[in-house]
Amino acid sequence: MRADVITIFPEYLAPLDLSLIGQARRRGVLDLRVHDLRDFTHDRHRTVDDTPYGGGAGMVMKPEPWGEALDRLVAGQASRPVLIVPGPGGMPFTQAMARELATEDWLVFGCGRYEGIDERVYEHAAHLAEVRVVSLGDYVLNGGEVAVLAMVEAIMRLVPGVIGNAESLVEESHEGGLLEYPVYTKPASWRGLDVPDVLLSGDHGRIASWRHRKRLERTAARRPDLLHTASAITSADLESVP
Ligand SMILES: COc1cccc(COC(=O)c2cn[nH]c2)c1
Repeated sequence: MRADVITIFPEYLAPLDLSLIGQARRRGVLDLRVHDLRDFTHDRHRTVDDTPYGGGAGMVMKPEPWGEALDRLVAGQASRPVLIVPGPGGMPFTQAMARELATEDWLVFGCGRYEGIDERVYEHAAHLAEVRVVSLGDYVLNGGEVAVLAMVEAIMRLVPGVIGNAESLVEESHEGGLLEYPVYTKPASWRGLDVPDVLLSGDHGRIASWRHRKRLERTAARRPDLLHTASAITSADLESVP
């Protein structure tokens, strides 16, 4: 998997040198490159933004640096990447999207700042890449870098060979559309709180159905919106939760 990140704050992406992602980069499983958008400016102040046409507060990212960055990275290449631009107005980023993006050969992440990127950049980029504006949630960050860190982690941990223990990816939140069940480890009793007996029973059938039940209850309590689309439940399950 190759991934490029275009940003005016390359140092914001330094955490991608750490832990499993960092190891995967050093092992060559992940070819992740960070680019400073200001390297694609030519004025003394390395300007990347300007005032918005039509007035209004704040600044807009100029199209020229983005155009040059995308031309340098993508134009003339044999393959065509998916360009992902995190933004409050994007499509929701979900585990399903992470799984789908983990199968792509090449991702380019564009980190917006200020009030956004000149719209013509998205239009131009559509000739070079599949463009997706993606939202992490209904809130506003100062820029896309934090969102890219989250998306890179969510995607790259699903890329074969990046994370050691593949089966740990199977049972987790949002697999099958349900939230994860509660987990416990030693000691069996802690400050008067005991691990549920079923988990100490060794009866794997009972444990599996207890865990499924807990996922249902937790999803019904915290994310009822997921219940009707979850693939992991039956109509009997739906009847059984409040
Ligand atoms: C594309 O232009 C901009 C402008 C400003 C901030 C950002 C960063 O993204 C978010 O704020 C966000 C992402 N998901 N939820 C919120 C991008």
